[in-house]
Amino acid sequence: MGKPANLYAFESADELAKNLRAYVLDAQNESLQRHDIFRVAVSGGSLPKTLAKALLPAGNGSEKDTAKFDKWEIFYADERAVPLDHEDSNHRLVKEEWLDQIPKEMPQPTVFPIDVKYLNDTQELADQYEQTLVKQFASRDSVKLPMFDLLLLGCGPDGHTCSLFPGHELLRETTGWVLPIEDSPKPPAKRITLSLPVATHGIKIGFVATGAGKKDIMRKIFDSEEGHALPCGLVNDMAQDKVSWFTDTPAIEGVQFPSRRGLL
Ligand SMILES: O=C(O)[C@H](O)[C@@H](O)[C@H](O)[C@H](O)COP(=O)(O)O
Repeated sequence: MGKPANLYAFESADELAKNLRAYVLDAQNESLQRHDIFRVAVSGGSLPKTLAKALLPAGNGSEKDTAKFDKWEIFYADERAVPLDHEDSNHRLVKEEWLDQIPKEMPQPTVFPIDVKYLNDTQELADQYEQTLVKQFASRDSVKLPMFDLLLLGCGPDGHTCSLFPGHELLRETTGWVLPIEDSPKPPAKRITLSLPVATHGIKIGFVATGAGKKDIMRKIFDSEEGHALPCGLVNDMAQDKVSWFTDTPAIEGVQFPSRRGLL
């Protein structure tokens, strides 16, 4: 057995944002050294707003503390099968809450939204997004699984992450990279999602889960047997200490699993 996931808890949204910034920019700097590019997968929910709070401030001007967005390639960990300007679109959310606020004079990231030509065929929508990954991560023949430099994920109150829901057959997928789902228990029903093997293959995986509304599911994920079968628990078990959870005090109330305060 390797080392377990890291669980960090912060007293305030400001503290969380400061630490998340350090974590993301460290991942960025390591990736740029490794291959001069930073490939990130992001989810929807409250995450884009938190990323804006963490990454939009100019920082202290040092090389280490600078977001080099022109080197970023941003993909979606999951996306709803809706137009890009639809209220349910994760791309719209990420753009409006975060990316559109990067000052125009700053270098901009490259973003890979879904191809809306295929909205009526969820399988094709997933296949096309997989092809986007194939192109960006070299050919499928030479790469068994795409390795994101960082995945930034949320955790639903039922323990879902990406659009991988508890007990869903998609959790058994072993080879596909991007999967269609047409019966998401949380609307909208039609979506695409990274598979569990891709979600757990990243170099680093960061979850953000805040607020008292998360405490029951956090206890289940970290302190119960059944938590290991939940999608978030599976990511923890499969990716172990590559996983770091950024939470606040209300979200981990009553959690026994050892958590640490502060990261810097
Ligand atoms: O598509 C979805 O179902 C949501 O985007 C979802 O996956 C979200 O990331 C989590 O429910 C966490 O939500 P919060 O970030 O709001 O806690």
